[in-house]
Amino acid sequence: MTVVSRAADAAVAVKDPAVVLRDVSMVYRVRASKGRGEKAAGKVVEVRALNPLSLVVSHGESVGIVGRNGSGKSTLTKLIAGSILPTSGEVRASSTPVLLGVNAALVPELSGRQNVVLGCLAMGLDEARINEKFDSIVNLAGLADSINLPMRTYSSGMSARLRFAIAAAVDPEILMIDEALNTGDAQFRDRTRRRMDELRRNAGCVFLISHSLGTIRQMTNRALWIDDGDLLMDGDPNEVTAAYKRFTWLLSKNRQKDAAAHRQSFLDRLQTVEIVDTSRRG
Ligand SMILES: Nc1ncnc2c1ncn2[C@@H]1O[C@H](COP(=O)(O)OP(=O)(O)OP(=O)(O)O)[C@@H](O)[C@H]1O
Repeated sequence: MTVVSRAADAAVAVKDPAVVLRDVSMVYRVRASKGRGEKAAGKVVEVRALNPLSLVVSHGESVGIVGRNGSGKSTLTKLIAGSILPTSGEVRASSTPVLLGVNAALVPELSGRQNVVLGCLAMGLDEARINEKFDSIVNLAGLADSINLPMRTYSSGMSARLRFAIAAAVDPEILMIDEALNTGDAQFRDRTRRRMDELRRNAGCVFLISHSLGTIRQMTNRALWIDDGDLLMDGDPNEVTAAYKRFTWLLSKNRQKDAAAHRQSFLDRLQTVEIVDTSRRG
């Protein structure tokens, strides 16, 4: 697929993109729970999580996603991963993305070793490949000493490291990481960055959601700032994290008006992108 992304007058052709979102939006529909005297109880309430956005991500890119709680970051990654369907628009990916979240299912009662095998099987590796990859997974996770202990004895950082190491082992073309790296120590972050660079060099692409702006700056080469369902910025991680940091600082100082003006200035600056899939034309 060749995609042409048009911002204003400039047309940029992206050959063989990894992920394309065209006018994608998400509105959750939830039934409000019954509470005494509440008018909305039992009614279906709409939660607008993501306003329409278009985005093209190429192979070899590592994209950080920042934003306040509830801004729509997880919704965006779930849409890309295909675990939820958009209310409108279209999501296309060059292969099935591997979504690595803090809640990725591993079994607490089983040992780290057994969880490595289970996790790898779940991601489609056969026994021979698991044996081949086993040592590198344990080394990447830095868990050689505790790999035979039940996972319930692991700290949250140790579990997060194991989840990352398992997900990265399948050489996913598109890897999506939701917060999992924040609990890692400096050594782990170093190994993680090397592994993410390897994945990118092998023409994979990585999405990383993190509340740690340092992690975003260190680990990504493009960043998105999402706020209240709006994409506000898409660009250099240093610039994006600086703008976001200023926004949260203004909010923390109760300078709501300045924060709103700061937010609006980025919304105004963002160009509308039109995405055209030229391979679909006759
Ligand atoms: N399954 C769901 N049903 C209803 N509303 C949802 C659901 N998931 C998310 N939302 C709502 O959508 C909005 C965006 O949520 P989302 O989880 O994408 O934000 P986030 O930026 O990932 O937040 P956080 O940083 O807290 O993880 C929020 O208002 C949230 O309450």
